[in-house]
Amino acid sequence: MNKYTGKTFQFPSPAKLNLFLHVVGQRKDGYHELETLFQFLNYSDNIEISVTEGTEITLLTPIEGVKNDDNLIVKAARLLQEKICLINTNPLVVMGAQIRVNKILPMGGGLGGGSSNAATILVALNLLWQSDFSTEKLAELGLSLGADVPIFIHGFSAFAQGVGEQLTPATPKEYWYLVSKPQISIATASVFSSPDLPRDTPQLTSDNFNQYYRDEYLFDNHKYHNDCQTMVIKHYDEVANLLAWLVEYAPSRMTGTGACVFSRFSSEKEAIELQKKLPNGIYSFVAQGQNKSPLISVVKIIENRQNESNNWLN
Ligand SMILES: C[C@](O)(CO)[C@H](O)COP(=O)(O)OP(=O)(O)OC[C@H]1O[C@@H](n2ccc(N)nc2=O)[C@H](O)[C@@H]1O
Ligand SMILES: Nc1ncnc2c1ncn2[C@@H]1O[C@H](COP(=O)(O)OP(=O)(O)OP(=O)(O)O)[C@@H](O)[C@H]1O
Repeated sequence: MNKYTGKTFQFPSPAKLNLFLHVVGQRKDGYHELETLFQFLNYSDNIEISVTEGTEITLLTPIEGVKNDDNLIVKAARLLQEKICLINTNPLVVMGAQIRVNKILPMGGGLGGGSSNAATILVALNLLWQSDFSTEKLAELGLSLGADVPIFIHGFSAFAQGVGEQLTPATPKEYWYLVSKPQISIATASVFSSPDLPRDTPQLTSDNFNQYYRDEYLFDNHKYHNDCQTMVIKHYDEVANLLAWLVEYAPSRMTGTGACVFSRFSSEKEAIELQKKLPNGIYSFVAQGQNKSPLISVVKIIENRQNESNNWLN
């Protein structure tokens, strides 16, 4: 009997920022080699999962414009099922789920919402279906769904290399951010396929990063920048204009392939003050950087609660 069957649980699926994003080369398969500094935000989608018997995966809250079969939530759940079947032939194994997602992260924003949803599903269902795969194995599965999935599975801020899967833990200061976005969304593939994307930023290496990174140097564009921003501001006036406006008030940069940009502050109050001044039609929220993903703490709490109630029954 699976101890979670018939129960419902809530899991956060946080946003990430790329505090900087350097494109340092391109692999033979077309994927770009990056060096980036990831930090989470305390701003998350919420995913509710009810564990059911059998193997049915039901997503009760479809996302507009995304077929359920293409939704990274469903794809991640099916991928985990496939891997469980390879090691377990017991037909009574519990691998069903009814899933609801409350999405607050904008799509095509560079906040990694889809990848984060996939990671939350892999981590949560690995617990609830008791499949017991290691974090490394889950990250390897996640990478086949998207380059940003592994960071959300590991759940610590990191300097990342490769396509974003080689992680060196990092602890950038947990500043407050105003995240803002013009009313456009930008497809990641279109940025990476553009001839205007710089692809030759010299490599920092992790030793170098560890030794020399300082939060106060982050917005010194000679040291750290976002190469995708160079391409995006050339092609999207909306992002160029928003950034030009923001930098008059606070250090600001694009995250991922856009279209969100973040502006850094020491306090929540200062971030909210600038939010009030934003030009009309700009989507925005204020959140704090977090070096630990809230997903990992929620998983630990559920695990501990369940162990305590088992001990009490025994
Ligand atoms: C821009 C970042 O968000 C930075 O963290 C990520 O590198 C993007 O990660 P992601 O959204 O999970 O991207 P994926 O779904 O893996 O890739 C989308 C498309 O972007 C291109 N792509 C992506 C990542 C990468 N390092 N090089 C690429 O060239 C590929 O054409 C790919 O088909
Ligand atoms: N659960 C999901 N949530 C969001 N997008 C999804 C999901 N499943 C599939 N997608 C598809 O993935 C695309 C990218 O969405 P996502 O929110 O990850 O963009 P992003 O924030 O720009 O990501 P990144 O920072 O990784 O480039 C969406 O436009 C959508 O078509």
